[in-house]
Amino acid sequence: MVCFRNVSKLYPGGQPAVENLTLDIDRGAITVFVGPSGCGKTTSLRMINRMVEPSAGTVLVDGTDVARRPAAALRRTMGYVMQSAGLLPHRTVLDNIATVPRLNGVPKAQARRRARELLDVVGLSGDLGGRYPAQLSGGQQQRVGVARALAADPPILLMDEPFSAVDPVVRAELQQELLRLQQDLAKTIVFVTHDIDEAVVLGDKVAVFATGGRLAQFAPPAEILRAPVDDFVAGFVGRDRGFRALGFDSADGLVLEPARTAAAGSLADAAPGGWLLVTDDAGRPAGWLPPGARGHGAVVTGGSLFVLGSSLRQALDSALSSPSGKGVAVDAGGRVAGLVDAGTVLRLIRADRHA
Ligand SMILES: Nc1ncnc2c1ncn2[C@@H]1O[C@H](COP(=O)(O)OP(=O)(O)OP(=O)(O)O)[C@@H](O)[C@H]1O
Repeated sequence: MVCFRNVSKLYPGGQPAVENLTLDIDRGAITVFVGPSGCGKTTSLRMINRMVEPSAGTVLVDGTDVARRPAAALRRTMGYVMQSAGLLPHRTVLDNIATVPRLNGVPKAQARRRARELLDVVGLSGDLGGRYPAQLSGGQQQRVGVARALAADPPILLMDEPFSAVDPVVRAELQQELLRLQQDLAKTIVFVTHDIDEAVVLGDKVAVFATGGRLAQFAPPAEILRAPVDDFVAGFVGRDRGFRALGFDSADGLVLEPARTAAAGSLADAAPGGWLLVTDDAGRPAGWLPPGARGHGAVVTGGSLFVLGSSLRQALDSALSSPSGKGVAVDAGGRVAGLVDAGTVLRLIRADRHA
């Protein structure tokens, strides 16, 4: 879909911003460009829509050299989302979203109707449509930015650090929202970030750029975590990469232990013994009663939950973070499904490695 062929970029009087980049971006997938500041990620992204022209080499979209297509027409086939959302301050949210369809000749009423639908798609209430960008939070502005980029239904979305100006909680929400959207839309997305964790969460494939505009590694995120090609990538990926790589391992083979549970209302009568898992009326975990303790006041909470069907990372984390030493597995409805032992997880990892 998008191919870089021996592409270099040298800005006047500078070091190479991008050096001999050859890369194929898969259709319908999220490709993340990641790397330290100044390594040529934005320059590479902008060569796709001709905001920057290469000094050498070719960028192809669907087999056609982008240099042979008029820049304005090319850009209308690609949504573009940037860090500051880039909304027009004197236009309402709806009119911001409708901008490109209007440029493409879509009648006003129709463009606004579509803009209203898109607000819903990106998880915003329709009431916000009449507001101006300054009347929105940073996270809401970014969602409007995504809606605007989707408005003309372009096959390609270019996203340049779109979530880096918002706080970590909103950022994680926006990431999950993008993944959810992508399941329905299957756009070809090129996403720039300097955050390796964001790259690993979002990318079907991750391109790690090194200083000097050199592509150091291009691979699925699990491979980047497990097998960084050199010291630069290993250093950039950072600590805990072995643990983080477990996020890509299925926990389906994990055998759960049965949980000894007691409903929160019956704690006064609970039989003493080992740790007792306390549940609410719906069977959801509510905390642990330590051995020998009695009554509600003694319940300790904490510990992450392992949702069935998720990864070995979540399974191991639930065990390691649990007050009792046993992680709590829950079904999709949040009800207790069993307990997870760290040793069991490690044995499964070992067995998988030797399989
Ligand atoms: N318009 C320009 N004129 C001259 N040099 C530029 C221009 N734009 C970028 N550069 C230089 O090219 C190099 C790559 O910049 P680029 O913005 O592509 O990097 P980046 O990886 O996206 O960085 P960041 O994460 O900081 O945004 C940098 O050294 C930068 O200073």
